[in-house]
Amino acid sequence: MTPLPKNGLYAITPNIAETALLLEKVEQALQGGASLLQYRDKISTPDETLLRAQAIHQLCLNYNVPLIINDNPALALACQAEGVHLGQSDGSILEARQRLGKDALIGVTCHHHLSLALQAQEQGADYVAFGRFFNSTTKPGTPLANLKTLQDAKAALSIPIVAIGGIQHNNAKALINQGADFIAVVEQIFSADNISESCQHFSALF
Ligand SMILES: Cc1ncc(COP(=O)(O)OP(=O)(O)O)c(N)n1
Ligand SMILES: Cc1nc(C(=O)O)sc1CCOP(=O)(O)O
Ligand SMILES: [Mg+2]
Repeated sequence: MTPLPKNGLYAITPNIAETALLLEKVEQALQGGASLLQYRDKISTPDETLLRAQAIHQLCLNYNVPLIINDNPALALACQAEGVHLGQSDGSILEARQRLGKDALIGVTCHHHLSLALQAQEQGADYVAFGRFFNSTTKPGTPLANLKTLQDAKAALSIPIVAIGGIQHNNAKALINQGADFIAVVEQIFSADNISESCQHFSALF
């Protein structure tokens, strides 16, 4: 099991129909220094998703980067990923922990609610995610978080904090300064002409 790094860039995959292209882009993100990778895929069939998750996990192993599977503890188990990310409607931490074991990394979406984060920490989450901080084309319309959310979270929590939603090179530093241990990014990484370079810019902020 690859352990959770202390901080850094958390790259999250976009919906990409072609598997070879997805894998190519993931490898470029890993080459660029992403320190955590989430496989998030809202378009593929279960069979495709398993094959993709296995291939992405092999790439992550090559770069010593933990793989987190979005939404689906069963898939995380099947591809031997390091962990799973759970939204508020994606099942309980307890159930995921029972399925994946004590060493698995479990992350939880908390929107802008410190109370949800405290509860997640109490229930054994390994990180909590707050967002969205800015407009996001990947997932528009989710509740807005702000810098105060991060400040309050930093003071109250002992587990790592992830910031997500519309994060770009020019707005990420403020989130890190206010307490984000990881910045989670889809669009500005995976739509970049040069994915590795985009990741390097983010990673240099830590
Ligand atoms: C790191 C991180 N933070 C938040 C989310 C969003 O999770 P969720 O609310 O379950 O929404 P979907 O991603 O499933 O659409 C995330 N995936 N990763
Ligand atoms: C998957 C996801 N969850 C969010 C939340 O607010 O919980 S925002 C988001 C999308 C992040 O992608 P981008 O970097 O392209 O904005
Ligand atoms: Mg989800």
